[in-house]
Amino acid sequence: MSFHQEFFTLNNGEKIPGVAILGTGTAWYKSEETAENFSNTLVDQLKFAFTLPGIVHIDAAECYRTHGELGKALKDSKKPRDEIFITDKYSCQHEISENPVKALDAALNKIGAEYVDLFLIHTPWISREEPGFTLEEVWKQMEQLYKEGKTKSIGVSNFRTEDIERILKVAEVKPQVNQIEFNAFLQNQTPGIVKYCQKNDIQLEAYSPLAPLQREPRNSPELPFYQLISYLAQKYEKTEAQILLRWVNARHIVPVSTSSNPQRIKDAQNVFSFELTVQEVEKITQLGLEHKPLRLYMKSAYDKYNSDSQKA
Ligand SMILES: NC(=O)C1=CN([C@@H]2O[C@H](COP(=O)(O)OP(=O)(O)OC[C@H]3O[C@@H](n4cnc5c(N)ncnc54)[C@H](OP(=O)(O)O)[C@@H]3O)[C@@H](O)[C@H]2O)C=CC1
Repeated sequence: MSFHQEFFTLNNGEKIPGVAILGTGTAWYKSEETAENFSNTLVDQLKFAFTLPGIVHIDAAECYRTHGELGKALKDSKKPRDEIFITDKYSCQHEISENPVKALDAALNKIGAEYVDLFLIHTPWISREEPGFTLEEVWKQMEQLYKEGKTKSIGVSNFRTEDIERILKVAEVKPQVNQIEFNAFLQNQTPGIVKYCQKNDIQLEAYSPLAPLQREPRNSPELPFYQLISYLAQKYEKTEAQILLRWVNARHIVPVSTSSNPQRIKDAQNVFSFELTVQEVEKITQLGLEHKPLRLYMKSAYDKYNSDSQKA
């Protein structure tokens, strides 16, 4: 069967692939970057991803300290740059670079690219005290990078509605994306964020889309949620992971997944060869909402929202 891929159109007209198949964080994350901990395994995974058909969407960030691996894989790959979609993030909370302009310059240098496709502010915890400027000021720097063409789109990550409201008040360029934690067991990272972004034409991306399969021990296969996922996997002859990624996409959200296993990376790029029905999408949503919240990231800041996180 010929390869089929789907995209979402961002509010600036740019297209984003409907799934990101290789995040270079989580398992690949390093707290410091040295010659010794350079990961040839990650280089090989990236090179494998670049052999796949279509536009391959890679998720990176300053604090993952894996730009070197991405740069090596890009250099060794024959895939044209315009068939690779690179997301990167200014990880302000780690204070690696002074500001986003310096962060992106350093990233482009390491990656060996002239631009990234999407550049995000990693977290909203920015103030005059730390790292020394306001959210509004940092957004102006993001806009500068956008106007200079160093990034084709700009956005945020882990932002609450009130954080985005602050940016919208001063924005010449509206954020194109908010990348948040989202899966069937955590359908609002912070109160009302999914509806808010969708109403305001800010594309959502979902990290930890496979959390229901991975992090919660599968000790309750009799739960209706898992029975449904297993039934749909058989019906469509897909893996349970592909069902969950397709569900996130059907909710008009870009899943950001990752794997150390080439077959799984390939499967993630192949989630558009089938379609869930409207009723199936709704059923996964409803059964997911019945589960207690499963939050894996930003817990110290966002656990207080757990009681609101499983509301559609
Ligand atoms: N903006 C932010 O603050 C954050 C962004 N991220 C980004 O999102 C990316 C993905 O996050 P993550 O939470 O890891 O995403 P996922 O929910 O996709 O989980 C990935 C895990 O699922 C496993 N997996 C992959 N495919 C399958 C499959 N077919 N069946 C069963 N298990 C599978 C992988 O294990 P295996 O390797 O064994 O296949 C891996 O450990 C990160 O790498 C990072 O780029 C993540 C966290 C925070």
